[in-house]
Amino acid sequence: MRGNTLTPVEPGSDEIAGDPKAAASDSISDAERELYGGRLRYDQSYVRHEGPLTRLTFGHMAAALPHMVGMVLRTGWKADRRALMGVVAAELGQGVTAGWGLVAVNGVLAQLFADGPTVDKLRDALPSLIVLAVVAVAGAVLSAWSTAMSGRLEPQVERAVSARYYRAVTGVEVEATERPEVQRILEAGRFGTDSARSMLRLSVGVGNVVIGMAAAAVVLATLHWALLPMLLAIALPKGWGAVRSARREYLSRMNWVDHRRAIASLLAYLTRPHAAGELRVHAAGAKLLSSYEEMSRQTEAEQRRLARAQALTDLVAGAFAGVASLACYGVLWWLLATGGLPLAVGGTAVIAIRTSTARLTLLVQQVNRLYEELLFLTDTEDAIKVADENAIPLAGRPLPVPVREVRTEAVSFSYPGADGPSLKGVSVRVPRGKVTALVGANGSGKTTLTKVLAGLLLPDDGAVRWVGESGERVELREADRAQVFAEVGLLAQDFPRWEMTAAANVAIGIGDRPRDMDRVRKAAGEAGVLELIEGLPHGWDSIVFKGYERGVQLSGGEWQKLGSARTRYRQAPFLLVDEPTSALDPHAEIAAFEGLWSLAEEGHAVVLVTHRLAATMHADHIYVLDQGCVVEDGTHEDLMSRDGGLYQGMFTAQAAQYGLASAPGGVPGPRGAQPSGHETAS
Ligand SMILES: Nc1ncnc2c1ncn2[C@@H]1O[C@H](COP(=O)(O)OP(=O)(O)OP(=O)(O)O)[C@@H](O)[C@H]1O
Repeated sequence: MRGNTLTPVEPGSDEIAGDPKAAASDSISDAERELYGGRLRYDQSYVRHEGPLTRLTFGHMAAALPHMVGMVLRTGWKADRRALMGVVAAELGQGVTAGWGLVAVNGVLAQLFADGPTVDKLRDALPSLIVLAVVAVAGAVLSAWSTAMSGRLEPQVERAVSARYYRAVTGVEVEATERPEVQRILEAGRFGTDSARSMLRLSVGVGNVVIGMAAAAVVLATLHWALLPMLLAIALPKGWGAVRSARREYLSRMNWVDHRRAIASLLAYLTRPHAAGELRVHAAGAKLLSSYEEMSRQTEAEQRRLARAQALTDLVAGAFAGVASLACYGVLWWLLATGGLPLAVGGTAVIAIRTSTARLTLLVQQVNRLYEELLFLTDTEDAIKVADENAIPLAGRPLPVPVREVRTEAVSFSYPGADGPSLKGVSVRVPRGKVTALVGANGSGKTTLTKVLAGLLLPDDGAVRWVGESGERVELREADRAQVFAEVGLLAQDFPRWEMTAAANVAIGIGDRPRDMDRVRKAAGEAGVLELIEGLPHGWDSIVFKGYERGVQLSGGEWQKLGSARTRYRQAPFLLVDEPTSALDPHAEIAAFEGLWSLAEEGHAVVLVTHRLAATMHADHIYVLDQGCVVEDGTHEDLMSRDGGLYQGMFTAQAAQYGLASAPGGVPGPRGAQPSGHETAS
C-alpha cells in the first residue's frame, strides 16, 4: 500500500455546516487508518450540531461580541487598570485627532478654493495647516502611548484568562474528565487562552479604526448628509466577506483539531529520548516521518481549499465594494455638477472617502480576526463554565480527627463510556497501622479501587466512609474533599515524572507549601535515593531530564525511588501505592517493602497493589479482586488454605518459577519484616 494515497469518504458524510466544498479535503489517508484506526477529525456531530455552529450566526456573533469584549476589558481592568485606561484614552484621542485632521483639511481646501490671490489664500490657510501639523504630532504620540500600554496589558490579560481556565480544569472531578463530551469541551477551551490577548489587541485596533471612521462619518455628515450612506455602501460588502472568511477558518480549525494534534505528537516522538531506541532499531522513525508527510499533505490540501474559498469571497466582496465606490463617486460628481456641494467640500469628501476606505480594509482584517478569536475565546469560556459545573465541591463535612480507617461498602463504579462496571459491590477496610494488599489479574479493578479510596472517583453505588476513632463517619460524597486529599499519599503506577530538579520532584509531594530540604533528604534516604542524588554534579539542583544544562538521566528504578521519596515526604496518613517496586532490583525491592511495613508500624495505613505475591505474604489483610469483585480476602495463611482458591493458584504459580511451589512459607519475604506481627483487619 503506498503511503500517500487519499481515499475520499462516503459522499455527503462530512460536509461541514452545509459547505459542500469542505468535503473536498475530507479524505482519509493510509497513515490515519494505520496509526489511528480511522479518520482523524473533530467529532463531526459536535462541529455540525453543537456549540460552535449555533454561535456561528451573524446575530449570535453580534450579540456575543460586546459581551466578550466586555469580559476582556474587565479582565484588563482587574489586571492593570492604569494600562487599560491609558490604552482607551490613547485610542479615543487618536479618533478625535483624526476628526480634527479632516476638519483642518476642509479648512485648508476652503481657503485654497476661495477667490483671491494665491499668497493671500495660503496665508489664510496657515492656521488650518498648523492645526493639521499639531494633529499629526498628537496622533503619533498617542499611537506610541497606546503601543506601550497595550504591550504592558496584553500579557497580563493572557495570564489572567489562562490561569482562570487551568484552575477551573484542574478542579474538575476525575470521573467528569473521562466523559467524552466534557473532555471535548475542556480540550477545545485550551485553544482560546491566548485569544483574550489577541482580542484585546484587536479590540483596541478595531476601536481605533471605528473611532477614526466615526469621526470621518460625523465630518462627512456635517458636510453633506448624502456622503454618509455612501461610506456605508462601501463598508457592507467587506464586512460580509470578513465574517464569512472567519466562519470558514474557525470551522476548519475545529474540524482538524485531532488531525493537527496527531501530527504534532508524531513529530514530538521523533525527538523523545525514551523512543530513541525503537525509532532507530525498529525503524519506527521512518514510519513516523512518512506518516507525518502524508498527513501534512492532507492539511495542505485543506489550506489550499481555504485559500481558494477566501480568494473567491474577497473577489466578490471587492467587486461589490468597487461598485459601491463607483456609485459613491458618481453621486459626488452629480452633487458637484449640480452645485449641491461646494468644490472644497467635494475635495474633503474625496480625502475622507479615500482614508475611510483604507481604514475599512484594515477594519475588515481586524474584525475578521476578532471574530475568529471570539469563537475560540467563547470555547474557553464554555470550558470554564463546564469545568465549574463539574468541579470538585470546595466545601463539605469535615473528616473525623483522626481518621481511623477508610471503608468501601458495596461500591460499584463504571468508567464513562465503558462496556461494563470496573468495580461491582466491593467492600474493603483500610485501617491505620496495617498493610492492606490488593491483588488480582490485570484489569481486575485494583487501580480503580485505589482511586475510589483516594476520593478521586465517586462510586456509582455503595459508600466510601471515613471513620474516626469513636466510630463517627463521613461519606465521601458529602465530605470536604480537600480534607480527604490531605489524608492521602499516592504513588501511582504511572506517577508523574516532572521535568524539574530532583528536589522539586520530591518537594512537589506537598504542593505549594514551603519546601523543607532536611525532610526532602530524609524522605530520599528512606526511599534509597539520597546517595545517588547527592552524588550528582549539581546534587538536588540537577534537572532529572536530559537536555537541560544541569540535566541528568535517571533509570526506571531510580525514578521509582524518587517517586517513593515524594510520597514519603508527603507524610499522609493513608498511603496508596500501586506497583511501587516494578522497576527495582531485588535488594531495592526488599528494602522498599520493608519501608512500607515500617510506615504501617508508625501508624500509616498502607494500601499495596502488587503482583509480587512474596510481598503480600506479610500484609495484614489481602483482598483478591477478579473482574471488579472481591472474590477472596484474609491473611496469606487464610487464603493459602483455600484449595483451588484464586490467590493460592496465583501464589503457587509465582512460587513455582523459583522452584518453591511446595513450600509457600519458604518464599523469601522482606528482610526484617514481621510475618505475623500485624492483626488481621477483617
Ligand atoms: N480510564 C478508564 N476508562 C475506561 N475504562 C477503564 C479506565 N481505566 C481502567 N479501565 C478499565 O477498568 C478495568 C479495571 O482497570 P484497573 O486499571 O483498575 O485494573 P488493575 O487491576 O489495576 O489492572 P493492572 O493489574 O493491569 O494494573 C479494566 O477493564 C480497564 O480496562
